[in-house]
Amino acid sequence: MSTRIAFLKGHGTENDFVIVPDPENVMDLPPAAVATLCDRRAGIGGDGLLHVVRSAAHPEAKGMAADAEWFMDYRNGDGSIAEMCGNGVRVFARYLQRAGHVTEGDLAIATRGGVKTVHIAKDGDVTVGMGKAVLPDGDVTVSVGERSWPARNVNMGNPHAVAFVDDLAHAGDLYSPPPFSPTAAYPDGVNVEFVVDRAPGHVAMRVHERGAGETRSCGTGACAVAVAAARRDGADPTATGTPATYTVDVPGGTLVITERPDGEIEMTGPAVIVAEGEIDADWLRSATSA
Ligand SMILES: N[C@@H](CCC[C@H](N)C(=O)O)C(=O)O
Repeated sequence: MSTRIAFLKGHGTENDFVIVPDPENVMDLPPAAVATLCDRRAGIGGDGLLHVVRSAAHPEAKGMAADAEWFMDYRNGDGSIAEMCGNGVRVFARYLQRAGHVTEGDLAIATRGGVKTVHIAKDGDVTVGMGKAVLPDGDVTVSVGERSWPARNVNMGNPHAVAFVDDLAHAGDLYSPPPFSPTAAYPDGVNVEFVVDRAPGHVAMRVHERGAGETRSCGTGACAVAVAAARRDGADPTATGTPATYTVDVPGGTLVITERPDGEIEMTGPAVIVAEGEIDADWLRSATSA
């Protein structure tokens, strides 16, 4: 009888994740294993993987263990590592609640982007304090086919290029990463958001995620979009003392983003666990070594 590995599947506005609880960090999860698990035909399927580890048991998170018991070891669907995942951290919190590790209310979760404060509300929505956006200087251009757009460079712990477009269809099929220039702006690649206005304080976006392709939502992307939209609209909460709130429609639902006068950004939306089961360790080993 081969060993079984417990997993769950969850999503936040249809940004979906394979969740692998491994509190003591004993699992070997090389990039090929992550890519196999996230494969939608040969594996379980997901935009990314949430490796659930106690901070004290992970070399990258030991230093945060006093502030946050749990570390979100986030991986993109292609097996690459990313600094932060906004929807992922909300789904991670939902998993901790379901597993009985935490209850409703506030908790802290360690990520590669630092410790994030999460609030699990009675109504089911999960809010995460995403930290402050960094807006590096310099013009960026993204293109799809013959069209190109100026884009705002926004760093939410991970890199984003936000382009305001006339029509979300102009982003095309997004089967491959949209080219950007200058390439030096994003030495490690970038997540690209295409945005249209819906109403004052209300936008809609599509996203091509680094390491995953087009996804139906991206939390850090939605925050980057809200900040870029606010600056475009002449709103800077840190200068005016007035918070800026944007409703951001994504193909998989809606996220609400508020930038506070201290620059801190909060994101609220649903986070759902849809299934749980067991992975055959022999299958994973052979699929990964094939
Ligand atoms: N879907 C995520 C972002 C995941 C990481 C991203 N693909 C990257 O490589 O930076 C989110 O909800 O923020």
